[in-house]
Amino acid sequence: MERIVPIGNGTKGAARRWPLYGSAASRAIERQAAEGLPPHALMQRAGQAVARLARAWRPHARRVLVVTGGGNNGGDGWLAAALLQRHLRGIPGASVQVWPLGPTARMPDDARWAWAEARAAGVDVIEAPTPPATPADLIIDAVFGLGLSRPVDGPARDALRWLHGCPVPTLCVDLASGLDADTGHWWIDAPPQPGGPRITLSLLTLKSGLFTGLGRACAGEAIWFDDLGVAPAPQHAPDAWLATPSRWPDVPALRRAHASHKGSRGDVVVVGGQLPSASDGVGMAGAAVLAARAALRAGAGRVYVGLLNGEATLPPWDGGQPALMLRTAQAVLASALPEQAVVVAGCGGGASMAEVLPALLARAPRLVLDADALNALGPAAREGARSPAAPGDPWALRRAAGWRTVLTPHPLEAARLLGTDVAGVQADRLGAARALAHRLGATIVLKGSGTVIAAPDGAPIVNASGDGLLASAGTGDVLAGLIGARLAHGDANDLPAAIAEAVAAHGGLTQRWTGAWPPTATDLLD
Ligand SMILES: NC(=O)C1=CN([C@@H]2O[C@H](COP(=O)(O)OP(=O)(O)OC[C@H]3O[C@@H](n4cnc5c(N)ncnc54)[C@H](OP(=O)(O)O)[C@@H]3O)[C@@H](O)[C@H]2O)[C@@H](O)CC1
Ligand SMILES: Nc1ncnc2c1ncn2[C@@H]1O[C@H](COP(=O)(O)OP(=O)(O)O)[C@@H](O)[C@H]1O
Repeated sequence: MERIVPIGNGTKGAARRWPLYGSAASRAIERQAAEGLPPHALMQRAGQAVARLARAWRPHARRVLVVTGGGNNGGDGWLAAALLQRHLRGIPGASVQVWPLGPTARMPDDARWAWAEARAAGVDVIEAPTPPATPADLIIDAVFGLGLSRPVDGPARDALRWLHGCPVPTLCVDLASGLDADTGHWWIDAPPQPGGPRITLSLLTLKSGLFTGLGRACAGEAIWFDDLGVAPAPQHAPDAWLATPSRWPDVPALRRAHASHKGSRGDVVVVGGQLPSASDGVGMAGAAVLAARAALRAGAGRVYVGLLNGEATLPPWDGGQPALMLRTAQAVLASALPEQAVVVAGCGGGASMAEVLPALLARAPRLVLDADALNALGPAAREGARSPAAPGDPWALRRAAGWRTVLTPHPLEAARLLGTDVAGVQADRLGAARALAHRLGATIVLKGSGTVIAAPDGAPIVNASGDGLLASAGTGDVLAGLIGARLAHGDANDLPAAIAEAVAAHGGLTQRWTGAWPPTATDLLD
């Protein structure tokens, strides 16, 4: 058994590249494993793992409540109840209660066997918890796991709402009940608001839905994994990969590179940051400066900022980071920077972005498109889906030239590009990122909890670092700058993997934050 998140020094196998599977692949792996094992062996291992983690997490818990569903997730719960009952037997005040939510009459074979084990062990089966409000020292949530793929309503929904809001420490078996294993979609109408501490133990496989969408919000403070002694065969291709903790930017390697100079670290130019002198009077130069500062902080050799509509009011320098080279976007376009540097376009670009975007698409072999560059794409990106491509289609030209295009949309920007809404994107983030990657022949970084990095080929990568502290204005600009710096460093043959390093490093910025106040985007770069 290993802790997967939070990622920390003590995490065993932290540098492993974990495969993630959806429900179909998990079931195929389960079927194949079960064929080579004695009856009920997998469920026995699953129940043992649950009971072991329960005891390790809450060693002093005396009153345990196990809430079970009518499938094999419930079966895991029944067996854990049996094992905990045996462990606690004879201890004054100890009790193990099971609250079955699903009908026990129609349980699958494995679960029926586990139910019989629990009854033989003498667990107390209850109809519903009775007040007072804290019915136990520990709850085990074994209602739904892989088997949930439709909305929950009626009494089951009411019970799950109670379960999620309960202040008692809760161990979720496989998945928090209500969460979709494939997508991280939440199948209960009210949003998840866990009332007390909780952790999740994923069994047999790590499910993609644990790490993106509402997965992390529901899973609790830690996600553990027990493979039940099963190694998936090679024919079971992962649906996604969990990003490994980032070692980038590799400061010791930069230190060792005695023969290097600023040119060998690569150049980044940020084009964006509309100044208030624009015709609509909207100024967002700070966003471009943030991206540029992030690129410089991450070790890019030289960083330029091309500000939009800056003829009248271009500031002479950035007082916080004077090493940045400020100029107008027009001056950038008049130079060879679009061809030679990594171009990060769009941060704070406003409506003016549309004026420079065609030139950047046509000229920049390494292009990161963020924020207003994405908004300016809209219909042009949909054109990119056309087959055969229209003459002069910049997307077709970029693909033919083998140029690198990275798009970093948040869910609303992705929804605009896909012609859907935020709920549609969030309901299947892996699918949305893959769809955009295929359409444009580009690498997509779909931001949010569990950022998804998807290329036209291969399984997407899901980032596990970062947390709610990143949900503040400007952190996306910081990410765009970090991706720019990562691409400028070279050695990015595996583009999605290189981008995943930058995304993981970005999330890591909050993990090292110890301040009593939440950080601003600028604080993250200190
Ligand atoms: N077999 C083994 O050895 C191993 C099994 N493992 C464990 O098995 C889990 C998968 O078990 P599973 O396939 O039985 O699915 P599960 O999550 O229990 O859900 C099915 C139940 O939920 C019900 N239900 C569904 N939706 C509903 C809704 N909206 N509203 C109401 N009810 C709804 C559904 O009812 P029905 O649709 O039939 O009416 C059925 O009763 C997996 O996550 C892992 O924990 C692992 O430990 C490995 C070893
Ligand atoms: N809960 C979270 N966990 C991990 N990353 C998060 C979380 N919330 C926000 N982020 C990250 O913060 C950044 C926000 O970017 P974005 O929405 O573009 O903001 P802005 O445009 O203001 O810079 C993204 O990189 C996103 O992935």
